[in-house]
Amino acid sequence: MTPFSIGLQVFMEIEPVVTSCINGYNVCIFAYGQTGSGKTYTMEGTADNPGMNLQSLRALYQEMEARKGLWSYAVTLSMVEIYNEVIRDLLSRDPQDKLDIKLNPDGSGQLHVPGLTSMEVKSFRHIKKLLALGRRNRATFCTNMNEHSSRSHALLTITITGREFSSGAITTGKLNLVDLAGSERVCKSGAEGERLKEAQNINKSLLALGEVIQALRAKQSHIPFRNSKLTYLLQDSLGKGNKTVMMVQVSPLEENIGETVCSLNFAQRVCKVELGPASRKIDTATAKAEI
Ligand SMILES: Nc1ncnc2c1ncn2[C@@H]1O[C@H](COP(=O)(O)OP(=O)(O)OP(=O)(O)O)[C@@H](O)[C@H]1O
Repeated sequence: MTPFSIGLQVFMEIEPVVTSCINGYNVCIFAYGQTGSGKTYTMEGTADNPGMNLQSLRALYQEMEARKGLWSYAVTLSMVEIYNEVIRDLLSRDPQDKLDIKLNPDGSGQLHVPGLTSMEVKSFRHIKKLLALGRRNRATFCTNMNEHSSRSHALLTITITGREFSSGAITTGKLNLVDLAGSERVCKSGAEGERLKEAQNINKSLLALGEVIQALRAKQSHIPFRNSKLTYLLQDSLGKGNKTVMMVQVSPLEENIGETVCSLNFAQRVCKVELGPASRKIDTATAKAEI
């Protein structure tokens, strides 16, 4: 079996969830695991073995193409990284700019990130260029900040707005593809100074993610999304009514058995979360008004 077919096989498991965002669902796919276990490899892949990001985008474009005569679609894409609890725009001319999360002033109750670059994407080829720009910006920043790129969370967000020609109905779906920073045991890695601060921030945000999962699992009325930038940013895709898939990467090395058990325990807790029926974001009011 070629590596490509392994990647494709993994993708086929999640493809129906991914493509459902065309129908107006919010979807979140995230890679979780200890440092060096293969999260970036899974999400980004390589030129010969494309990861979940590219496979997802290819599947989305194929599906939209198949519906060409019935629906029209607008696709926008944004890319951010969260490093030491600071959000950075990877598609900006100046990726060093810090961004924040605010309530949308349109009164919808939705969150938004003022100043975040959101690129309208015309084709799959255009997407490949944008992903390359995002990777480049991440790499540049990584060099400036002493090679920390794998110590940040990377979020690729695709928003798809569809309009059905016959009814005028409008759907809005969002796909978040998340490459989490790796968890690490500070005592084992011996991190100090800046590395220690990074590790503490990563562990803090992964802990916040765990707390959100725990609250969702227990069906608590208050879900602590605001405890970290990561969970706050993913609020509209992680909670009730959305579709979430976690992919866990584990190390094959015996010396990492402790971390592997931790990751698998976390996965077991995530498996028990019931988000309830997914809710479709479809606006038929426009359609009725036009009839
Ligand atoms: N399935 C795989 N096949 C071949 N190589 C792999 C595989 N998974 C990971 N690797 C290689 O292992 C190394 C570490 O992988 P990767 O950078 O994806 O880990 P990570 O979990 O993202 O780490 P970090 O948390 O530090 O960002 C890379 O060189 C990657 O190419």
